[in-house]
Amino acid sequence: MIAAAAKIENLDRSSEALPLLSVRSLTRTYGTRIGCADVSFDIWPGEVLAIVGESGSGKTTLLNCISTRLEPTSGTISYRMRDGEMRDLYQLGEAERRHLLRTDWGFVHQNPADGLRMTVSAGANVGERLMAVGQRHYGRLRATATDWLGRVEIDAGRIDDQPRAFSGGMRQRLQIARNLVTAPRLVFMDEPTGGLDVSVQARLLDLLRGLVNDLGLAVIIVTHDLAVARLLSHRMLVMKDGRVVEHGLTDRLLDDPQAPYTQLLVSSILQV
Ligand SMILES: Nc1ncnc2c1ncn2[C@@H]1O[C@H](COP(=O)(O)OP(=O)(O)OP(=O)(O)O)[C@@H](O)[C@H]1O
Repeated sequence: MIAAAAKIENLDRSSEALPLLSVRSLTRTYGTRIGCADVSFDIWPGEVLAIVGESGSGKTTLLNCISTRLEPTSGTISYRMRDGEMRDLYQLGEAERRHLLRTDWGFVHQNPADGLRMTVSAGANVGERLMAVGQRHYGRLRATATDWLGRVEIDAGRIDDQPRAFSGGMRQRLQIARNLVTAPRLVFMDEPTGGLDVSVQARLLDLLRGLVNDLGLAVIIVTHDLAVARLLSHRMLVMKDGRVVEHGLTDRLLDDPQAPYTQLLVSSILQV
């Protein structure tokens, strides 16, 4: 097990260090139903934040609001752009927002088919993101795609195969390569190991942990699996009925949960 305190050592949380993303009083309702309510947190460069909670607790709603896929009902989300300026995400123009989504951010979906183009080759799936940041040279695109396939443990001989010919685990690894090839600063992950066999999950988690550390990525990962949160994240937000019931360093929170709901969640995994 990796201790969160050790993982967070390299993070610059000094007073001069500024957050990459700040969420304040974020609320999203669906009619009279609460999706998420009054959520506030910051995330720093290179930090992994896990959002955990049972089904219906508001994890997906929160992730979709932060990644500008779903408009909040109220509250603000600010992001530090590459020029250092903190901008309100919902005040960005459409072109700026699309540029962020295609270059500075990644989004790893639970179902790889939602994040891949299933009928173009694996190499093109990776190369396409590079073309979005202006790379055009075919030889270089192919060389980078080959390198990235290797990094996610896909045989270079499969570069011309379409992802529909890949296993679930390979598809997920390809989706990760497609997202990371542009060196994003922030990656959203929605249950990235959900729906995979346990042994495939373990291998993918190991790979993800290595890439996140090597690249110094900031990650916001939604999971209902506390073992995934323990392995990958520095900090955790625990949600229930759309609200944050506990927020803190992962190891502290899992070893000494304070909120009754977190105590219940932790004790339920200890019993299996
Ligand atoms: N499109 C929608 N219309 C109405 N209510 C919605 C909609 N999407 C989500 N909700 C409600 O918002 C609340 C939070 O749902 P959300 O999907 O964010 O939870 P979750 O923690 O991601 O659940 P799961 O782990 O099952 O995906 C739930 O009560 C849900 O019924």
